[in-house]
Amino acid sequence: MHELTQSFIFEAAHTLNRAYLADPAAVLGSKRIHGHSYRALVTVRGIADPTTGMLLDLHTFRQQLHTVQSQLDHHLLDEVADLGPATLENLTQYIWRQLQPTLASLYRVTVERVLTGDSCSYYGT
Ligand SMILES: Nc1nc2c(c(=O)[nH]1)N=C([C@H](O)[C@H](O)COP(=O)(O)OP(=O)(O)OP(=O)(O)O)CN2
Ligand SMILES: [Zn+2]
Repeated sequence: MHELTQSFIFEAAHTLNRAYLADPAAVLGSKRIHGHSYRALVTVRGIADPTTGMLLDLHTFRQQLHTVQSQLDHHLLDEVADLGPATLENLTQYIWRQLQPTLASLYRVTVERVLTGDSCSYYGT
């Protein structure tokens, strides 16, 4: 069994309404429009074709990721349809929904906030 992963970067802004936290500044900060640098890692899983030696051609894989990247990069995520609050959790599920119809062997979507070290993974269920 192989896992093949490709990643892409996107820079985007959002707001987030958070339940009251111990730190009111964090609540206020998230309500204001602010940005993050994100990295998405998409993994497909399966058995490589013995003839081609490939699970999926990387060019094809990258083309499909580019489509999703263009829906998120330099966007105000609050305006992205079908996303909901732009949490890491929702971003992983959004990317999964965009890719699943054409990536039969989709296994995992991870979204990281590069600078803060936060990361979330989604496995489709
Ligand atoms: N489970 C989640 N919690 C939070 C998310 C998320 O995606 N999933 N996102 C946020 C906000 O996007 C926030 O901008 C990032 O949180 P954080 O790095 O904690 O920043 P704070 O505003 O809390 O201030 P720091 O001083 O940097 O901690 C919040 N929660
Ligand atoms: Zn944020």
